[in-house]
Amino acid sequence: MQSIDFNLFKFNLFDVLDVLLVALLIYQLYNLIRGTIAANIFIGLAMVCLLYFVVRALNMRLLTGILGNFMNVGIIAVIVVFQQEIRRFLLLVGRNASLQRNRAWWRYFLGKTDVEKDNYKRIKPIIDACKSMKQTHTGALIVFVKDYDEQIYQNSCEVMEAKISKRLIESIFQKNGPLHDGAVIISGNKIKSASCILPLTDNTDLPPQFGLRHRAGIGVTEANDATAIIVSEETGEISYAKQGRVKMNISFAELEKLLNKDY
Ligand SMILES: Nc1ncnc2c1ncn2[C@@H]1O[C@H](COP(=O)(O)OP(=O)(O)OP(=O)(O)O)[C@@H](O)[C@H]1O
Repeated sequence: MQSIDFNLFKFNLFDVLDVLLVALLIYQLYNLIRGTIAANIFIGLAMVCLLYFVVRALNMRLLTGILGNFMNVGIIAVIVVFQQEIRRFLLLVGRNASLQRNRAWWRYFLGKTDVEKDNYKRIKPIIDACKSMKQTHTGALIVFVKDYDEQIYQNSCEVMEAKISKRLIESIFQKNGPLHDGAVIISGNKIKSASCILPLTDNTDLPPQFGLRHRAGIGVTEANDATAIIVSEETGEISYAKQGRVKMNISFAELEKLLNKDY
């Protein structure tokens, strides 16, 4: 009888750490692609891998050869197909490293409540503008970016560099105003630009009532470290997009919480 190799079951602290880190990585990747079109592509790729191992085990040489060639270029295919998700993942890692440090410092110097109070001052005019646009059914798309990349937004936007105020946001989105089409980009304490044309999401699982405004709001958060508020012209409903996913018909209390966390 064959003996069992008990060396297999020996593991040290670093093995445990290794497994935990891989689990964390997989969880983060899952969070990034959950509910997006990338999740379906991921399942497709996993099925092809599984099929490859099955046909190889069954010694089906022709299929093994074909799928084997596919597997050889697999890593390049994965990078090409998931370039947006990889970009978002790296942004997330980078942002968390710097943001956590910043928050910790600010809390240390100012105290938690002061930081939150200060943030509320920035958020209030935006929430007030949304309340008023909801009532009047004024369509709006407000995007928040952590790092404003001029090159991305310069070509398709009107540069503003203006102080955030309720009346300014409302007047930008006034239906007859020259800047009402497109999105407003906010970064830091400034309205950086208005009338921006953004990339549309190609997610096919969105509600049918979502038109171009919603698709642009979701699209910009797929490829960038950005979040977006969408006010529907048709219904007045407020939606909030982050990482390619959208929360529909949120309340103002919820909006305040989300902005406090993300902006
Ligand atoms: N690529 C884009 N980037 C930014 N804004 C866009 C883009 N495409 C369309 N928009 C904005 O969306 C408006 C059209 O919205 P549409 O009615 O298609 O959207 P919707 O998602 O159905 O929203 P609503 O509920 O407000 O009607 C345009 O007037 C323009 O302001």
